[in-house]
Amino acid sequence: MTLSICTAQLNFVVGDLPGNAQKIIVAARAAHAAGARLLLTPELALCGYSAEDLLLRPAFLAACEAAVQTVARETADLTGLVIVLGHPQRVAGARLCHNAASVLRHGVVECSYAKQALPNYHVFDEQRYFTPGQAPCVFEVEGLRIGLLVCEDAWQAGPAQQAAQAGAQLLAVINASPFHADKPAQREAVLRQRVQETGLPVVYAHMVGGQDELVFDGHSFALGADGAVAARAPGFEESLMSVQVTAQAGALALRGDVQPLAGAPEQLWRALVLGVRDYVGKNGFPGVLLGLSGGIDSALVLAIAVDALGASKVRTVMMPSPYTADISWIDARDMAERLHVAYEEIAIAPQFEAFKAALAADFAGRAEDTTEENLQARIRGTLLMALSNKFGSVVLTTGNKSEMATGYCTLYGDMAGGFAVIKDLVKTQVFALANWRNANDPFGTGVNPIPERIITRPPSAELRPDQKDQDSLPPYDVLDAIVERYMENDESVNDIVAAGFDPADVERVTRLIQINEHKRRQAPIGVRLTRRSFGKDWRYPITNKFRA
Ligand SMILES: Nc1ncnc2c1ncn2[C@@H]1O[C@H](COP(=O)(O)OP(=O)(O)OC[C@H]2O[C@@H]([n+]3cccc(C(=O)O)c3)[C@H](O)[C@@H]2O)[C@@H](O)[C@H]1O
Ligand SMILES: Nc1ncnc2c1ncn2[C@@H]1O[C@H](COP(=O)(O)OP(=O)(O)OP(=O)(O)O)[C@@H](O)[C@H]1O
Ligand SMILES: NC(=O)CC[C@H](N)C(=O)O
Repeated sequence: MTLSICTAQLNFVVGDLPGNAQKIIVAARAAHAAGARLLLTPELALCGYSAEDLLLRPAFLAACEAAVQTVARETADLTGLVIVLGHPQRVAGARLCHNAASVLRHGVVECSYAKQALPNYHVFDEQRYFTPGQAPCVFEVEGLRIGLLVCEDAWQAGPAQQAAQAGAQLLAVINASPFHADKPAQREAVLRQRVQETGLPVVYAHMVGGQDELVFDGHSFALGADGAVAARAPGFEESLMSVQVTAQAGALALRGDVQPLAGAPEQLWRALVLGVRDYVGKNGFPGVLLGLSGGIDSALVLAIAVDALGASKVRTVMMPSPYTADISWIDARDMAERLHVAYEEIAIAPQFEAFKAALAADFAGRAEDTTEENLQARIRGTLLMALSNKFGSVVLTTGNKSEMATGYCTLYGDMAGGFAVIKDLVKTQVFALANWRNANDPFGTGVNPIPERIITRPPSAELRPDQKDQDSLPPYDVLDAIVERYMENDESVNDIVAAGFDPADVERVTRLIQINEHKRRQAPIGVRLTRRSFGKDWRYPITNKFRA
């Protein structure tokens, strides 16, 4: 006996029930034509992940149920094909629904499994939306007994063992497992534990695509009963992965194409590109625009944007002030030429002088300080937002995680915009990725998009004469290490000092992180790349007297 299983690694749009249903129907037809007998869609494929508070709206749940019937009806003619469909399912008499996986055969819902383990940590809020199931679900395809699990179920031992005890011979897991660095390898390691505990092979179906701050990276896979990878789909793109399951001498053998996992920088790059492409595309923007300063942050964001959208959808604006160095102009122009993007210059000195004149009486007798620096950043923000309003393109902001952590950014200035592309990359990673991208060309837009001097010159906000970031902040390698320890690993000030950092640096950086929560609440969202980003997985009070 050989059974062909297909995983529908597809890019769904949250809330687009007709579009998602159609995608699943098209995939089912393709899988059937290729001989598959089981099609696994990802977790909540029908409504997208995560639909958040849409899941609390009765009209949304009713529309999801109607879409389940559409998929069933439109695939009823695919004789011999069983479809596992991820969708929210209303529960009679309850306020919350199930996170369900339904088995569709011959146009009807044969049975449904309700996810038992509802994650409520990091970016997940599933206990706000779902009521858990209690029972396993095992169904047969061509004589093979398949046990269903939904994502977090497989991160614990219980549900897989329950399915095994209910007679499953193979575990089918449907997932929405957001990307962060090293997550693809981590998933395979977690699922390998389930294989070792139960002795059952696994087919893991995952989604792909960007949804607000989350990126789903694909990389669907299958593990044999020995725990070895038997099939792996590519990352960051749609793919119908096929797994052949053969019964041999009482055991099941799994076979398929095994795509390699890319290295860490390439995964980050592809996540950033997919995050930008889907945010822009799914929200219907004609393109993007950004302020190009001749510095490293805007350079990296520009390179990501061009890989994501193509040069024709990217517009750059250099807005020099009296403090802008000549090399900033030269490098900004050079980069725009290398990438063939629209480039223009709008000087901000006249507006700066006009603002200062308007405030002159109020400010009489006071020295210039960050007030005047922020005015320049706000003039740039105003110009970019005016261009956005007139032409419809969304403004990409360029702040990195080190800056978002320490508040080294101006409210309504360089923070003004719609999508903060690199907000989860610390500055040292910004440099590392810039070097990586100069040496690699994953999307065929050319190597060396970033002029070398942009990478090698000391970072400066250029908001006053001879300003350097390191005048106000500790060196970036120190700053980033403290940010990662405090923010991503929950280490205390004492822990970090005990690890060998200068107490004054630790005190300063952690204090900046604490007092700048108000800025982060007003910042645009951006792609999540780490185990903890300044987004859904960082929920701190603004008004807060606790310090440690
Ligand atoms: N708890 C709270 N809740 C609500 N609002 C609060 C607040 N605390 C302060 N504020 C408000 O925030 C204001 C201060 O914030 P803001 O106006 O942004 O200004 P501020 O943080 O004082 O200055 C901006 C800093 O970012 C640096 N910067 C700017 C631009 C680009 C770059 C770069 O290199 O990328 C660096 C600049 O050198 C300066 O150190 C206060 O005047 C107050 O109105
Ligand atoms: N002269 C400029 N022309 C256009 N945009 C600018 C200019 N200066 C700053 N910006 C915008 O404001 C953002 C913050 O700039 P700033 O130079 O203050 O800090 P940065 O974090 O070092 O960024 P970068 O490395 O891109 O310069 C820039 O990334 C850019 O988008
Ligand atoms: N949707 C889920 O249940 C995801 C939870 C899981 N631990 C993951 O990130 O892969």
